[in-house]
Formats: sequence, C-alpha cells, structure tokens
Amino acid sequence: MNMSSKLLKPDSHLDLNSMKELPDSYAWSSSADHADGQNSSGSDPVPVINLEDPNVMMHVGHACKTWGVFYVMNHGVPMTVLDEMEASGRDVFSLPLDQKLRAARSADRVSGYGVAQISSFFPKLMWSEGLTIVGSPHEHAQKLWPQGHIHFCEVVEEYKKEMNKLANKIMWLVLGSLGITKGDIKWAGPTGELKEACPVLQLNSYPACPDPDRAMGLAAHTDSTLLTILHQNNTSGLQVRREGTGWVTVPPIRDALVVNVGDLLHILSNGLYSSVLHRAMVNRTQHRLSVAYLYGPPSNVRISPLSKLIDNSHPPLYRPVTWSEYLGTKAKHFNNALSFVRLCAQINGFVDVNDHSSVLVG
Ligand SMILES: O=C(O)CCC(=O)C(=O)O
Ligand SMILES: [Fe+2]
Repeated sequence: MNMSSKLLKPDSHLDLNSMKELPDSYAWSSSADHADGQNSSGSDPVPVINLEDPNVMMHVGHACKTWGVFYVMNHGVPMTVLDEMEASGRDVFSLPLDQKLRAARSADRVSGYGVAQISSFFPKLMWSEGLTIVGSPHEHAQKLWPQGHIHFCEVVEEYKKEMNKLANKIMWLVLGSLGITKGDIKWAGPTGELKEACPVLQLNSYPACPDPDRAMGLAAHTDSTLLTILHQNNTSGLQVRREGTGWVTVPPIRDALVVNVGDLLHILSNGLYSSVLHRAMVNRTQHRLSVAYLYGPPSNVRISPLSKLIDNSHPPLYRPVTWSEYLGTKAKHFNNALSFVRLCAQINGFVDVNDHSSVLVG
C-alpha cells in the first residue's frame, strides 16, 4: 500500500463497469513484461503452508526467505467470515458510482473510496477501484448507505478481529523462524500478543475489462506493512515478481489466504526476508475482488533491524522508522523508499540483495 496525497486526475472516476472500450488513459503499453506471468505453469508454485503442520515455523521462514509470499491453510478464520466480507465488498462496489463517490477519499486522507493510491506515480490509470478503511468503517458506511449500514460494519469488525488474531499468529511464526522470542519485541504484551497499529483494510475491485492485455489492475508495488493478509474471490489476477523467473501468478485457492512480506518486515529482518513486488492483472469476463488486511506495528514503535540479527559481520542495513514515517517516505519515493531508509550499504560493502530499489516497475 502506498499513501499519496496528490490530487486525482480529472478523468479518474469513470464507471469502469459500463465501459465497452479501453480509454486511452487506461491503455498501458503492451510490453513483453505485461504478458509475462500470464502463463507461469513452468515456474515453481508459491508455497502453501499448513498452519497445523508441526514444522510450520521452518516452512514460514523458508517461504519468507525464498519468496516473500506464501499461502496459509488451516488458518482458523471461518469460511463464513471470508464469504461475508467478500459479499460486503461486492455490495460496496456494485453501488452506482455517484453513491460510491459520496465516500470518496479526500486529497489529504488515506481512508475512503477512490482510485489506487499509487496512481499518482504512473502516467496511465489503473483498471480498479478501492475502498480503504482505516479504523472504524462507520463513517464510510454511513455515506454509502444513509438508510442503514449496520450489517456492513459488523462484517468489517468481525473480519478485522479474525485477521488480527491470524496476523499475530503468523507474525510469531515469522519472528520465531528468525530466532526471536517474546522478550525481544518491545511492542508485545505480557501474554505475547502484539499490539497493533490502527488496522487498515483495503477492499479492491477489478471490473471485467474490454482489453485486459493492455490494462493494469494495480501496478507493481511492495506493501509498506509488516505483513499483508489477502483474501481474493475465485478470480485470478495477483502476480508476484520472483528473481530469475519473472511474474508468477498466485491463483486463488478456496481455503487459503495469501500472506505477503511487507517493507517493515524487510527492515526488521535486516533484509533477510524480502518484501515481495506484486501487481494485479485484470480479465475480460470476470469481476475480481480482493480484501487486503494491512498489518503494522503501533504508531509509536520505531522499526529497525532486530538486535539479535546484528553482529560485526551483519551490521544494521536500515535506520529506525515508525510506520507513519515510512509511509511518508513511500509517498514520496514509492518503490525506492527502502533505499531512503538504508544505511550506507554501498560504503561498508554490505549490500542487501533483496532491496528492490533498482527494480523498474510498471
Ligand atoms: O488485488 C490483489 O490481489 C492485490 C492487492 C494489493 O496488492 C494491495 O491492496 O496492496
Ligand atoms: Fe499490495
């Protein structure tokens, strides 16, 4: 996720559901890169991790190190909670455009309805719309449904509660795989629960597109989180960038959720676990929906490489940053943000091989 406060372009609120042709402002060049990943049958699949496996910690560590993304099965989130969230997302995006625009994100805010927040970094528009919910969904729901919105709010609150439990569980598996124990984490409570920042839910909608080969649902980016947990409907679209392979499709698996390593975990692990570059493609016939739970640390916590991972031969590669400081850097420098919090890697010779600052995107 990226937070930018630039003003939306004038034609950025077209009703994508009614378009019969791709407007020029949405036509990305159909480069080889664009087509790459549409058929990734030759590549290794993204790891699927059973959270009830006795060796789960080792598998999580391996997936973070080699992919930066993995599926989780037996995650404990009831299917009904996922299905209800998906149905509520569908309810939001199927409202008439003028009704959705009542909840439009204003120029200086992250929360609300609108185009992808990374749009300002690209000359072309993305074939998607989103609703970002920071904290309570109440304010947006009231604008979207002035007659009543209790059900939507209940569904969102329940979803956030379940996601928070799961994010805690996965975060401890990640930390455990790095040799980190409860006492090493400043923002862990007495029973080991991680205090979280204001939770952020990102609902994404990708309408069927008349010219999917030239369109882009969501351009390549890394998330500015510790972890992101993603639920997708039964339509493919998510792709991750893998060194040496290119774009690999991450198709939906009915009982699984997708977990991404974000930039703050990249920093916390001193680059051992790399944040994964990902994007969303669109298709001609199906409406795709995804719900991302963006998990980060409490706002007063400064994230820096864990001291247990630092010694004379492994100096810290990043300086401490809070989540909001990092979001500010991301809003200015987008996919180069990690290199702006990096400590003189080139001078002391310790280069983080997982840093994406040299990757060209879009
Ligand atoms: O829709 C997807 O699969 C990806 C969404 C995403 O990357 C995000 O919301 O940050
Ligand atoms: Fe993302």
